[in-house]
Amino acid sequence: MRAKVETQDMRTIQIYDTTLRDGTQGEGVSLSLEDKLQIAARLDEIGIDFIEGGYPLSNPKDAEFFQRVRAMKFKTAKVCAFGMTRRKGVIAADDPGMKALVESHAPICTIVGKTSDFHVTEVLRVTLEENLAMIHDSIAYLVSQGREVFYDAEHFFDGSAANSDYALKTITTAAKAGAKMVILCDTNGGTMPEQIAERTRWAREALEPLGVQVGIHCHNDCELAVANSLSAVDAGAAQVQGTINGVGERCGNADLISVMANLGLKKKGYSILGGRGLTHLTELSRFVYETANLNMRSGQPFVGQSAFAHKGGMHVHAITRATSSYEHLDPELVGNERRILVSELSGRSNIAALTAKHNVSDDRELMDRILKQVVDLEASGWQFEAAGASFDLLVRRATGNFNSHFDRLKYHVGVSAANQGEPVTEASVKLNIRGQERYEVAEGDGPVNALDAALRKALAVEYPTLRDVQLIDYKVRVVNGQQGTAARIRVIIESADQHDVWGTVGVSENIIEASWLALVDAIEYKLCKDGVA
Ligand SMILES: CC(=O)SCCNC(=O)CCNC(=O)[C@H](O)C(C)(C)COP(=O)(O)OP(=O)(O)OC[C@H]1O[C@@H](n2cnc3c(N)ncnc32)[C@H](O)[C@@H]1OP(=O)(O)O
Ligand SMILES: CC(=O)C(=O)O
Repeated sequence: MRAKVETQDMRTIQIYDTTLRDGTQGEGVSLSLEDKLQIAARLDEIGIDFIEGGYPLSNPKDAEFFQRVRAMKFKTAKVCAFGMTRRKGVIAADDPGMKALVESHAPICTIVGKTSDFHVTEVLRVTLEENLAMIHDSIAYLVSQGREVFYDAEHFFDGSAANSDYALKTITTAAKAGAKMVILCDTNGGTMPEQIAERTRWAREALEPLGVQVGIHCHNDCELAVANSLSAVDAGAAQVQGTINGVGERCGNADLISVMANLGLKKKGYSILGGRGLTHLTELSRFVYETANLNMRSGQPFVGQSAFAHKGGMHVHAITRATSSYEHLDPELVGNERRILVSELSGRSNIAALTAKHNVSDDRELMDRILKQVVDLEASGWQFEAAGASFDLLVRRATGNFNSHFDRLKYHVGVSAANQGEPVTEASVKLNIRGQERYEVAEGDGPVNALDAALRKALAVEYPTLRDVQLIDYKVRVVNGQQGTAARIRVIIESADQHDVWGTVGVSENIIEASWLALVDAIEYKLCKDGVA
């Protein structure tokens, strides 16, 4: 699929990011001040229109964000500070939340107010009239202080289903008080796409005569936040609020990555991000995961590692003829890449695609032999999907292009613990390296760490580039556990140097031996890729 061509009759949709506010309301999501500033800079780089930096009344870190962000020069993004309507019974100018918003110096203040009569009387415990006054006074005060105001109509869809007259009064009050945009919030995330469309149209028609547009803010409790956001856009919403990777309160917010990819590449008639930025979506998604110290979702649409990964033999066969056969768009359009996986579900095409760099893909007999080896090994617990480096070595061995750089003579691993003390792990290895015997001992945090340290100590004199290698991940899984004590252990190790990350696998009934096999492959692969003879 080619990138969409911009035309004059396209409707521009504003993208409003609340990763730094609603995103941090997600369980396990916490960002330092520096993290927030760095994410804000990245959001601006891709062309996001609005960045909600936080809730200045809530905590000193958020208040400081607004002071620090003033020194940053953004290309497109405008910074928004979040707060709620004034408290009951106080005048807006005296309300601590209003003061915090004004002191944030943010050019835009986004304030949340109650739309649902149930929330007004049962949660806030004020009269319906007082809530309308709270909405009016707060917006009018912020406008009088020179701020642009976005009004988040909390529980808009539930509130307008229960009492549409009152819901309408709240949003028209906001519009008349000077709000630039009224954002319809599916706060509990329980609304269906057709209701979102119908209510958005209804609100848009009510606010249009007042010169105010509507936006949409959806939560993902029914796994519909992205679909609901798109549905609202079709019904006339001019702004979509959401977070990068969909982080946020409970099940999260609308994932802006998918919202932007769909609006920018799939749906017709919409323009976002000034027509740029989409090729950086994968990079942005991974940067946010990394900064927030969260695990990536491999199957995340558009930007996940598996979003364009092909495993089934029939799929790979078709992909080699026409990529569109099993891809809805070109991964490069969102900055992602196509991957071919190898496994027991592979056919000759997977092997041919993965061995292309070895220049052996025309050899059908060799392809079949490699495929059989993969299928047999996977039947006994090996797995090559996450161990591309072990597969590469398997191909080198099958094609006669592999000479080991060392041979094991023996290893030993011991763990000792004194009465009250921490256990101490020590490993020793004896290797034959190009005809010379070498024996080394090392301590480590655990058996695998000690074994890795001893192995690399023994090899580093002959192969100094191994000092650059780091073991970055270690996964253990029991396979064919039904065989009781004969259960096998599969170890997957991820290693890295300054340039690459690679995965290796080892399988044995013994966890140390399985780890050894994966460690040896990690080192052999590094030496092969560096061209060490
Ligand atoms: C839908 C959303 O995501 S809205 C954003 C939600 N985000 C957060 O809550 C994170 C940041 N929040 C905070 O740091 C704190 O909750 C604060 C600083 C805002 C308030 O803290 P506290 O004063 O200790 O109040 P607490 O959090 O216990 O309760 C909320 C108070 O705000 C009131 N309130 C809630 N919504 C509104 C509103 N829209 N307008 C005015 N008052 C409101 C409640 O009635 C309650 O006051 P009460 O105890 O006098 O009845
Ligand atoms: C404003 C907001 O975060 C919500 O209603 O979900």
